[in-house]
Amino acid sequence: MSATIIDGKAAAAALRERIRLQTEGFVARAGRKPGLAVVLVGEDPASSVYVRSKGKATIAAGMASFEHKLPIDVSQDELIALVDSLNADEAVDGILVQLPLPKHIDEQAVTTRIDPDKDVDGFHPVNAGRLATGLNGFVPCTPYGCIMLLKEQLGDLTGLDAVVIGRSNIVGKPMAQLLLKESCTVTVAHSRTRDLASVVHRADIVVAAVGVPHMVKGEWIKPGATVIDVGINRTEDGLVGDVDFAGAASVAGAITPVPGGVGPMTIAVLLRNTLISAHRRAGVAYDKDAL
Ligand SMILES: Nc1nc2c(c(=O)[nH]1)N[C@@H](CN(C=O)c1ccc(C(=O)N[C@@H](CCC(=O)O)C(=O)O)cc1)CN2
Repeated sequence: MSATIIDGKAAAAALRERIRLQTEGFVARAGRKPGLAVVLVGEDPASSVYVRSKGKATIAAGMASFEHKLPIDVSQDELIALVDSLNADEAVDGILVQLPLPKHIDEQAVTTRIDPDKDVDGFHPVNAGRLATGLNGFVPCTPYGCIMLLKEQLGDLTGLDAVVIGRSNIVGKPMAQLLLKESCTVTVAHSRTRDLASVVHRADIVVAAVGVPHMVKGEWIKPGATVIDVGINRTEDGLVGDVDFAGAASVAGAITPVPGGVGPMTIAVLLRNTLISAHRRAGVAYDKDAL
């Protein structure tokens, strides 16, 4: 194994500490805590763990956490009524509805109901549009976490060839936009891409977000490339990513592990977005460079 293993846990802990310090400053100036409301529908074990972790991290950062747990059979109208009340609640700076939602609820109807200026997940079409056009909005947490790890590892990304595998609205597309913003040459590959191996082999940066265990093979990776594995797949062998880690680590320059890579950044960036929202809503300036 020759690659540097990118430590997402350490990067997330460092970001959370910077957030905690800026939160102290916000509380002193605004006279209130930034508030994050998280909505969980049902009792999916993984979602329950993530929501619990978000609540703990919010409180540890010095923010107010509002948890709303709804039964699995809650109606879409009831869920939307809760979102409306959170939109109107002055103590709430950020709203997040944990995904996935049960099949009888239309995810888009719910995420588009969230006030775009409280949409700390960055899933609302208004925020997707802001990202695509270079306006200030909220950027989805996982892709932003990937960019932070890449910049920490590589510094300036200008001119690098980047391949994003996956075209979802919540990871693949925003990831491609963020890489473009960093002046990378970006290719978005997907299930219909021809000769994926050779597309990946050209890339200085590979971001895998397909949800298929070990799909990206070590021999596809260009020697020295940086590999970011967004996959979190629960298999008989435990939690694995979308990349064949052992194979890729023997040729890559740097690679994120699963677990302990991108995952921990997701919650840290959620706190970052909440803190930014609180500053914007209170009209208080913040230190962009520390976040
Ligand atoms: N509304 C949202 N729903 C979901 C999001 C999201 O960003 N917003 N992302 C995922 C789940 N997620 C946060 O919600 C999340 C996933 C993974 C991790 C993480 O730290 N993973 C660890 C492994 C933990 C484990 O054992 O499962 C790691 O990779 O090291 C944090 C948050 C879907 N839903």
